[in-house]
Amino acid sequence: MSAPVILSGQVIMSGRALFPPIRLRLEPGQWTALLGDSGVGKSTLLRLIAGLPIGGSFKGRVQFRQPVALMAQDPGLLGWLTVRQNAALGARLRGHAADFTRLDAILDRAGLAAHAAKRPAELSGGQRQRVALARTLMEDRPLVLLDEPFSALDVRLRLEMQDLAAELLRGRTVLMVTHDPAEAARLADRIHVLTEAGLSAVETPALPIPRAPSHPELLRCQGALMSRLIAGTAA
Ligand SMILES: Nc1ncnc2c1ncn2[C@@H]1O[C@H](COP(=O)(O)OP(=O)(O)OP(=O)(O)O)[C@@H](O)[C@H]1O
Repeated sequence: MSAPVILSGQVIMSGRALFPPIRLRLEPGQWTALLGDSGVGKSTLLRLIAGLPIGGSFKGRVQFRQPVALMAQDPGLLGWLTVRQNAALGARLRGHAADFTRLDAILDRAGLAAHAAKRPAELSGGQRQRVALARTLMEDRPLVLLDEPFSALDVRLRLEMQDLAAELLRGRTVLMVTHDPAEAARLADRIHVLTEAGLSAVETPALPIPRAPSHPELLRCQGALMSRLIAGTAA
């Protein structure tokens, strides 16, 4: 089993610390969900773990960083490529042939088979988000960072895409930023809430992932998480 990814330190934006020094530990092979107020610094943490620049400065370090696949909030699709070409972009950028059997199976599962030859401008927001998800699932990386990956999807599709991601990312170390307590309670082995006061953990249900959306244990976790989020820094 590989080592955990550990981010420790704090972020300074425009001369102000977003939060006190934190220690975020991603257990190998597990899903970690990160929730918190808008603007508190969640996407910035993903960028730091991915080794990307941030707008401010970071006083700290990221240990045991691994090859990473990042699905950012912005789908970042290339307008001149088709859905199929966008989903296969990672392999193409690395100069490899994509696994087209896997690609077409993922596009099918993501409900995109009928749109495979379309350009991004011809898609809805939710369809574009699913292309970005398909592209991320095509990457064969041990560490996967997902920034609100299902936020543009309707309830049914959201559950289906959660199931698909849980299945295809099994065994990977995943950090998912989300504003949806139900999503975190359904998918995560570990849940953290980030506020201006720092990072705190919320207990997760002892049930296999993905969890049934209406299971009482999941609803209990969801309720505890909502209370924590509503309390904010007062928690
Ligand atoms: N490039 C940048 N330059 C200056 N400030 C930035 C930059 N990027 C982000 N910030 C600021 O840093 C803070 C954290 O931003 P970040 O995107 O990490 O928040 P977030 O928790 O992911 O928010 P949301 O839930 O709204 O996506 C915000 O106050 C934002 O305005």
